[in-house]
Amino acid sequence: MGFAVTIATAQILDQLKRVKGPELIGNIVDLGLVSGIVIEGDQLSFSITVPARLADQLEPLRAAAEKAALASPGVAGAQVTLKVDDTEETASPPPQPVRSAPSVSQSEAIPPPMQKRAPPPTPAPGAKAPVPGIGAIIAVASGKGGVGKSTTSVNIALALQASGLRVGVLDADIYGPSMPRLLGLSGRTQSGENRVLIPFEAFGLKVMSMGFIVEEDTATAWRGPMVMQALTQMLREVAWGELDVLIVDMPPGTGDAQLTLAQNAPLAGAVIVSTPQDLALIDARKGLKMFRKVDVPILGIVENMSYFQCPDCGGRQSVFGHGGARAEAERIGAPFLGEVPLVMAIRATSDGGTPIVVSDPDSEQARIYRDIASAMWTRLTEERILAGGQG
Ligand SMILES: Nc1ncnc2c1ncn2[C@@H]1O[C@H](COP(=O)(O)OP(=O)(O)OP(=O)(O)O)[C@@H](O)[C@H]1O
Repeated sequence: MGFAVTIATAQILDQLKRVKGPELIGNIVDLGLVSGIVIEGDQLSFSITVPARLADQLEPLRAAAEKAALASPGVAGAQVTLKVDDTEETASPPPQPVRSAPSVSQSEAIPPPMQKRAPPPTPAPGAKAPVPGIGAIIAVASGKGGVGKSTTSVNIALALQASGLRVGVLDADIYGPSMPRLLGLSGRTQSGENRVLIPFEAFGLKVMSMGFIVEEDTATAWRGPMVMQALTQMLREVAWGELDVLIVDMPPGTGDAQLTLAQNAPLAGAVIVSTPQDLALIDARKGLKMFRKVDVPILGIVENMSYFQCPDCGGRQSVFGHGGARAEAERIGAPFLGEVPLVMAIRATSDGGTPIVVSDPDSEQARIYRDIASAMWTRLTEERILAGGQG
């Protein structure tokens, strides 16, 4: 028995080495944080010692350790507890007050930029370098146009912002920028010191869009290298200040421009928006493949226009079929982040420049966007904790 347990423990520790430490340095095993391993049959329990000041933010770490433990051969159940280390020096900052959106981490909880993942096929030199001051860059993409990618991007951004994070939005849709309309902004961007562009601000978000740089239609004749140059400038030569997260509203589709962008921006993850129709889902699958090819983690799939909600009776109708994106997410092992109904209020508020998360924060739809943002953020945190786990 003793021999068998020793082998099992070694395998478990091997799995747990994939889990990064609370401050994303080293792993929980080598840092000596795992203790009290008990194996009873196929059930496992152990503790992870964590600093008191971070204790209330480390549920994703606990969950990641549980997931890793369950991947060990023969383990059917795992109970992992966080043990608070009270011996930590008192100079540490006190715990931050809890703000809204329960499982969305607070700005102070944002881990430092993710360790570099395996390099994509041919990134431009220096292209993947982190953008100073920005904690995480997340792409919101769709396989085809018109599925509500921009509407989803802006409402997710506002939901993250409402949870206390510092958020920016980069409208990377060179040919059809939507952010000026969605956020009720107009005008041209100004250059500050060293020709750095000054972002616009709306509802507390920092915003940059091609719509602030050139006249509509000017960019339509642009080809690959010019588009990439403009996008690089909008990403790196903007006075973003300190941001916890930058949401990039990608151009629709999965062509060369999208691939180059996915390959040439230091993305921490991608969210795919799809409607439930088969055709949209086929295109969404192409989007998923594209990000996987360049090693950008998929944070999840959102089904937009999932069902029609009757404004009078509240009844639901599945106009385009329903649940296809969830099934697709399950099929490929990507998280499913949520379903957004087809609701007149979403269209009207977006087109009116006051997205629903800010214009009607108590609505059911605003709650849905907050839940999606929260699930996405939790997934990002887990992804960072497990990052580099294969190596
Ligand atoms: N859940 C929804 N309910 C009602 N209308 C919606 C919903 N989502 C998006 N829309 C509307 O659908 C239209 C297209 O949405 P949006 O511009 O966000 O799509 P997109 O995928 O970004 O499009 P493009 O490919 O042009 O960039 C807009 O008029 C928007 O207001």
